[in-house]
Amino acid sequence: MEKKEYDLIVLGGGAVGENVADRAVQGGLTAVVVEAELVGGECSYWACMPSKALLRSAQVLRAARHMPGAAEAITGELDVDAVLARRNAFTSNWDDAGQVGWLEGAGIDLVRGHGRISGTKEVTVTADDGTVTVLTARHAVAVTTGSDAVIPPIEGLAEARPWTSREATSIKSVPESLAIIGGGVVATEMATAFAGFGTKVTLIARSGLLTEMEPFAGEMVGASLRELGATVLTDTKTTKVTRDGDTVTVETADGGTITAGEVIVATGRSPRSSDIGLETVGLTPGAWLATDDTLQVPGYDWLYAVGDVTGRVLLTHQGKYQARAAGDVIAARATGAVVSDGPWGTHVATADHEAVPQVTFTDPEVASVGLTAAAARRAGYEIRVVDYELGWTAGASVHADGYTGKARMIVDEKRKVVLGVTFVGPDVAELVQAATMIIVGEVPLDRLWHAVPAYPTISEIWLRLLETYGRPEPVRAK
Ligand SMILES: Cc1cc2nc3c(=O)[nH]c(=O)nc-3n(C[C@H](O)[C@H](O)[C@H](O)COP(=O)(O)OP(=O)(O)OC[C@H]3O[C@@H](n4cnc5c(N)ncnc54)[C@H](O)[C@@H]3O)c2cc1C
Ligand SMILES: NC(=O)c1ccc[n+]([C@@H]2O[C@H](COP(=O)([O-])OP(=O)(O)OC[C@H]3O[C@@H](n4cnc5c(N)ncnc54)[C@H](O)[C@@H]3O)[C@@H](O)[C@H]2O)c1
Repeated sequence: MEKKEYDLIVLGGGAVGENVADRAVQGGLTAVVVEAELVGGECSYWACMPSKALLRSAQVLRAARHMPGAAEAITGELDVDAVLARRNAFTSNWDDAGQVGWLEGAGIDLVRGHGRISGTKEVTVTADDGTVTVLTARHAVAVTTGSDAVIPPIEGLAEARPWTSREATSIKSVPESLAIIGGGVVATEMATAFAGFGTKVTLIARSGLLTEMEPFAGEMVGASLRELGATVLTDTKTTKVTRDGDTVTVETADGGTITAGEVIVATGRSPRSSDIGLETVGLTPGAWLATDDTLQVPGYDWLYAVGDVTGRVLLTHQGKYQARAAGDVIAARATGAVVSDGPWGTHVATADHEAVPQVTFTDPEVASVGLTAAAARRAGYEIRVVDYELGWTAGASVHADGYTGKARMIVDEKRKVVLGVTFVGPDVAELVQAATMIIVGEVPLDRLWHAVPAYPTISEIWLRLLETYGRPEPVRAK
């Protein structure tokens, strides 16, 4: 058994863990990352990157098919093997040598194996070959173990060997038919990707699609999935799943039966915290690890949790944002530097609460940030909802013939600032950062009139939203 001591132990080497360690090292600490699988985690190998690579080629082809001049030049069909080869390049063929090299370059040590907290400031790592390493932290342990796909207790589902997002994003060939249980981000993105490959897709959602977003997002994505040839069943409860050889049968509460080659279960995530030794320090295994806004676990001045495992926001960019705050505050507290933990300070993840951007890479894309109308009302804001058709901007009409899209802006009527924005339409992903800046910066609406969008870009939507809201009358000086 080997023993080692570091200022910081990071348990889990996904995107979030890497960033916690990096910031702490930049702040003058020593750090080690413990990783059981691949350095880089879910996002690099089984989530964000491979899923976007699977989606992109068919999206480009569809856009070209709708563009006179380009459409005439298309002479063939989607080359699925080429798409899979490009996906393989994005995942480095599931080899983490590049990310290991990055850790080395950043001055971060790596211990491979399954880590478990074994007491205050202590993590015991068991490698695949049984080698045990006991790590002691001088200052902090950060838990960044991520999340797993949930397999809900639907009769027969677990036995039917369903695909989760892991199998779906790492496919080696494309199934002829596919059932997808779920109506959230993974379900709609995977339905779009596989429909693009020509797979016969049936999506089974127990309520609507993308129900956490503005209602028109799920409606537009559902309509477009149907146009892509998918069957979209909403308000449909899955009651039983059976596998017979190469066929999976999904039964629904309304008496329906769907048969397919494979079934994807995309019904949310659970924290990877059931086997990380939480019980040794009085915490509950299997639960989300609650934190304060500096990502510290309340009651434990040495323990931090960051990224998916906290359940705060299950997105890579937001986890990395938390990681920057956590790594910096661990270093600041360890070295006695000034700690800035008030709202929007250096060492807090304030944006997690009401300023989270997200892009769902369906076709149309859904790009949103901040609060929806429903969430703003729930939070007690007095709001005004401003809607505008994206297709009515000159930029959109040049971008694609028949461009269809919607934008919604939620205004806080008391402060006259923007609380939330949702765009649904082709290629709206890049619009969301401007909205994020406006929300985080709390830019007053009357000042926004001076942020002139270039003509003819889709960003002219900002001017149209402001015009729809109305320009405030100048107040006469007394
Ligand atoms: C299909 C899909 C697509 C997605 N697409 C996007 C997207 O486009 N954009 C976006 O922002 N987010 C996306 N997400 C969400 C994103 O993948 C997660 O938010 C992100 O990966 C979380 O990062 P993390 O570092 O917290 O966890 P992870 O990436 O899961 O990393 C945790 C690491 O800890 C390791 N680990 C766990 N337990 C132990 C242990 N006991 N000992 C040692 N190591 C351990 C794991 O092996 C893993 O490497 C997607 C998710 C899915 C499922
Ligand atoms: N582009 C992106 O940013 C992106 C892409 C994929 C995933 N993600 C992240 O990954 C996380 C996981 O995505 P997800 O789609 O699995 O979760 P989700 O929370 O977005 O959606 C879960 C879906 O499953 C349904 N569901 C839950 N329990 C069910 C049950 N017992 N039976 C039937 N349906 C059930 C819900 O109604 C919902 O439609 C999300 O939080 C998301 O933020 C992000």
